[in-house]
Amino acid sequence: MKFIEKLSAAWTTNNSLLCVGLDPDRDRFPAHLKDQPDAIVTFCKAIIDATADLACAFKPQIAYFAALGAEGQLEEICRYLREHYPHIPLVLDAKRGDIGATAHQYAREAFDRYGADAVTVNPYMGFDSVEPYMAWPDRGVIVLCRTSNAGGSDLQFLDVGGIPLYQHVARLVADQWNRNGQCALVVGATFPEELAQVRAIVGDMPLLVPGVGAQGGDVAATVGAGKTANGAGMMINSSRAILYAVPQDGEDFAAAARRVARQTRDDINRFRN
Ligand SMILES: O=C(O)c1cc(=O)[nH]c(=O)n1[C@@H]1O[C@H](COP(=O)(O)O)[C@@H](O)[C@H]1O
Repeated sequence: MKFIEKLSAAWTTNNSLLCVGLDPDRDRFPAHLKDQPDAIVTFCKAIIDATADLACAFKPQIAYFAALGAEGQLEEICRYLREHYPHIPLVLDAKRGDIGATAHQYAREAFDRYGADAVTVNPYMGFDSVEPYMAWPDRGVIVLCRTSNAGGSDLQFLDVGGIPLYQHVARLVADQWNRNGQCALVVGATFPEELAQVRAIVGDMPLLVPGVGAQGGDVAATVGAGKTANGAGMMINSSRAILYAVPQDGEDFAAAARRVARQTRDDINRFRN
């Protein structure tokens, strides 16, 4: 099944546009997990099991694993997702960008090693740096467009022939790069006006929208600006706000994550129709 079809099915099955980000930071783990050798796997599996019926996607961020030499644990988590939740898209957040030959190796890493359904990529080096990922036609290629951080404006707002660069990227991907219907774009929830501009340019193309939760993006504004005509079209990512939710009334960390994930999913759904 193609990435876009899998994502559409997950939107419907779980009635959710919420993408649960897996950014495991040992320093923020519960005390009883911190010293375990496989703490990252234990933590992420618990989060996955607690939120899988509330999510349209899971998005592990590779730096949180690679920084600790924990790629083996990322492999195990990806295998767990594929085996236990094969209907939920696995988005590897790697933001890769390099010349074609190297990009091909990054694509093998994302799609063959980790078995990801989609990967985030950086468009700065142009089409021949993105094209190698398209040799996997059933996988998604999610291109950075208008990122959620303030510094994204440094380059993404530069005027290129009367429009800002991020709009040029949106047009380029929609009109030229998306030959196989496998592309999506990253647009931050922290910039709803730009999100609306991108939606107007790209039609129903899926958008990965990080920035609600810890980064403070407004859910109502995000959904209003980014939804498609059928009230979907987005993977709205939240990572830290879910992963490190503060337990209430004797909850454990996974129950707290579930509570915040459900609240976020439901908040999003209030503005979809
Ligand atoms: O590609 C991404 O996922 C991404 C793009 C972007 O513009 N901003 C952004 O925050 N992200 C990622 O989305 C996640 C946001 O995490 P929280 O701020 O904790 O919800 C992190 O894994 C970021 O690396």
